[in-house]
Amino acid sequence: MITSADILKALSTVEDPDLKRDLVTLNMIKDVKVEPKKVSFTVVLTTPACPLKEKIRQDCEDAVEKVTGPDVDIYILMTSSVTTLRDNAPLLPGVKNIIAIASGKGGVGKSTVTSNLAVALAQTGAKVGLIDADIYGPSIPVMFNCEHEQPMVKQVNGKNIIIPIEQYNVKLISIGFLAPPDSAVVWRGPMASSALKQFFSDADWGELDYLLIDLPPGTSDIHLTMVQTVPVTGAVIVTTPQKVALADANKGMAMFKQPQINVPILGVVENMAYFTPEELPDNKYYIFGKDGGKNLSEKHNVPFLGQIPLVQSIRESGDSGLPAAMKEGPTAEAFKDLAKTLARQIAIRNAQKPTLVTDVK
Ligand SMILES: Nc1ncnc2c1ncn2[C@@H]1O[C@H](COP(=O)(O)OP(=O)(O)OP(=O)(O)O)[C@@H](O)[C@H]1O
Repeated sequence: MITSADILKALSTVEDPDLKRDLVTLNMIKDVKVEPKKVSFTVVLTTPACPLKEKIRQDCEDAVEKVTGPDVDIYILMTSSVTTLRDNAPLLPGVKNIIAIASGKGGVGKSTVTSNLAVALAQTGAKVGLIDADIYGPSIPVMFNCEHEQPMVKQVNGKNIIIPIEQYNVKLISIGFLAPPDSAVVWRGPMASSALKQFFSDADWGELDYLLIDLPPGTSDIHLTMVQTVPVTGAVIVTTPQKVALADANKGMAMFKQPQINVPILGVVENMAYFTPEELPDNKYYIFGKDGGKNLSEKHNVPFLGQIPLVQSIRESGDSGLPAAMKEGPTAEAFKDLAKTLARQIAIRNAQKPTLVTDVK
């Protein structure tokens, strides 16, 4: 007679190819049921759009069939729960992963990449939040077509709590909401830092799989405030391929490695990697140089997350407030692939620490 223990033993031979450990050790197998002529169980993947889903399912079926033989039906339910390392976070207890999006230079497309990553992650079924902390040019409200909106405030135990605006299934708060769009507010370091702290402590984020933070370009007080206020899962570096941008991206990466910051780098995104005319997508013109971001990631031995081409429609989508990832075609696909690769790197990162938590309540 086959038991649940036999099934778990069989599944402990199946490895998650990314996380390099077996599914039972990773706590990914739930609800094992053994009935006459039927075995069922659930596999809880670590990202909603796991590219290895089909392979893992097949490996599970093969492993279990070796124990049961061919006459037993095997039912496998594939679900997902984004992992976290934060089992004891006093601020933002419902937020599983905080991801900083940074660049060395301004204008390399950091906000464009952040907004598209946010909607592409949300499209996979993940719960996503976005804080626009770019004091020099808070462009997220325009990119999400909500620049004239104001987040509501509610009172909880006598405290004012900001309710993030929700657009395209992303909850967002921007430092731009604190000043009228046409005003020339000069954010002093302490003012900006206290605004960011408020976005963490006095906002109703609820449960999120990923909270993205669009940082100002370069290095600033904001970066320090962020790491001193919340545990950051990792940073994504956005760069364009030319030498002057790479030199600054290099500095940005060095900053995250400093002992007082110490945030792991999840990878590099190469934006404006090549120019492509919309009507001739196979024509690629490397106007800013080729593979600069890729080479940078190799130099620092961090993952390369992907290339985004320079395409007119990406700029138009940003200006019109409907991120390119929400449309169809190769440009949207590039952002969707980027989001999947990032989610995968976050899962890999989380699996490297022993205290993996699969659910936060
Ligand atoms: N891949 C791309 N193709 C076409 N246009 C792009 C692309 N990436 C960004 N842009 C455009 O370049 C401009 C600058 O982008 P964005 O505001 O995202 O940069 P940034 O790095 O966030 O700037 P900063 O942080 O200095 O405010 C925007 O008009 C945006 O639409």
